[in-house]
Amino acid sequence: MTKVAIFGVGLIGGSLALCFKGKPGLTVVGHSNNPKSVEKYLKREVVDHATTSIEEAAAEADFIFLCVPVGNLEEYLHKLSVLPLKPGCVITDVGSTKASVTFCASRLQLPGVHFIGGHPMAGKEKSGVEAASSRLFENAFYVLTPDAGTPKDAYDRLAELLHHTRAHLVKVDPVLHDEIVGAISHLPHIIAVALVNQIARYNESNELYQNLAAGGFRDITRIASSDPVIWRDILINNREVILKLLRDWNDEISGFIGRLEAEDGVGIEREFQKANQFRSGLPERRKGVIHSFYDIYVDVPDHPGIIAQITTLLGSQRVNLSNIQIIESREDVPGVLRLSFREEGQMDKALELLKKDYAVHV
Ligand SMILES: NC(=O)c1ccc[n+]([C@@H]2O[C@H](COP(=O)([O-])OP(=O)(O)OC[C@H]3O[C@@H](n4cnc5c(N)ncnc54)[C@H](O)[C@@H]3O)[C@@H](O)[C@H]2O)c1
Ligand SMILES: O=C(O)C(=O)C[C@]1(C(=O)O)C=C[C@@H](O)C=C1
Repeated sequence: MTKVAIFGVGLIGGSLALCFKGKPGLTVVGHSNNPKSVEKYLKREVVDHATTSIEEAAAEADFIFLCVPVGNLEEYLHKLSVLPLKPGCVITDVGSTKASVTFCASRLQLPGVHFIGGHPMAGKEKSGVEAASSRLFENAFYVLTPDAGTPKDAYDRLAELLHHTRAHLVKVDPVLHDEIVGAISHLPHIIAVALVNQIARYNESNELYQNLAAGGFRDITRIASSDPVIWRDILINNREVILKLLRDWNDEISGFIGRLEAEDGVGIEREFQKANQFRSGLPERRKGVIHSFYDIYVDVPDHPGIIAQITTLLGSQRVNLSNIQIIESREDVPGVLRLSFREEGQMDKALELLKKDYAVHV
């Protein structure tokens, strides 16, 4: 059995656990300092085993995924560096910054084991294992940061394991990663938060701000609801890069102030045209391009009324089903029902509802 240990089974760690759990030859162990979280991981069946002991989680692990906030990654690397790890073990992380953690790993003595930084470019504004999903990484890019000293075999083994995420792996230098991801992820999170807080201040004197806030405001501010601790750590860690980006952002905003002061309509039009052109050149939203439906499969006994029971249950909880198909139904043989959903959230809700009474597979 290949043992995968996951430290921090939250949104990202939990989603990875769901990608690996139940796959032939893999066993997944979750770690948390908190006994209540350990219970929760087991109850939600996200992992095969769970423990509060770092030693137990790491012992004989073939892969260790560090999925804790960026500010705790180095502490975990230090703790692991003094444990007797399995020779050849690959340690990786999922932190949103890569320069500091790869630098720390390169300075530590990790005899016989290999660190390869990682960062799946997929996420949500929600956190915790409750938000985890086996589909989170599908078609997303997954950055890995091997260096010249990384053995090919260690990289290949990690890449093979990560096939289960259905993400596209891409090798990036850690410092370059932080510059680029600072611009396309960290800066937008700051802008969203600043914008929401500005409007919240106006709203204190007139609730019409909140009431009239429509698509535009919602589109640009979804990520303002992201986890404060996760983002505190990311921003502090990547502060040098972000400070430069914020200065450039100030210049962008000053440009708009200048154009408005000068009533420069041509300039404003030009800015919108430039932005429109760049944005339409972005790759299609990757999630959902290949899978326009989210499917689940339910084993159903062959007796009358079963389909009605399932659709009534989903309907009563306002789960929006977009298609239903009986894949197999023979006398005395359990049938398989394929339920399709347009939205991942609807599929997750259906899974929760149905797994109490039926065997459900994704
Ligand atoms: N949220 C995203 O969209 C996203 C995307 C890609 C990568 N990441 C990175 O993934 C990592 C985890 O983020 P997440 O979104 O899954 O967050 P999360 O809050 O859902 O999960 C964090 C996990 O770490 C544990 N944890 C928190 N503080 C800890 C501490 N002091 N010591 C030990 N464990 C602790 C929590 O119990 C939880 O299991 C972060 O490094 C983040 O930068 C996040
Ligand atoms: O979709 C979201 O909610 C995200 O914030 C995901 C997102 C991003 O900014 O794109 C956030 C942090 C990550 O490290 C990677 C992805």
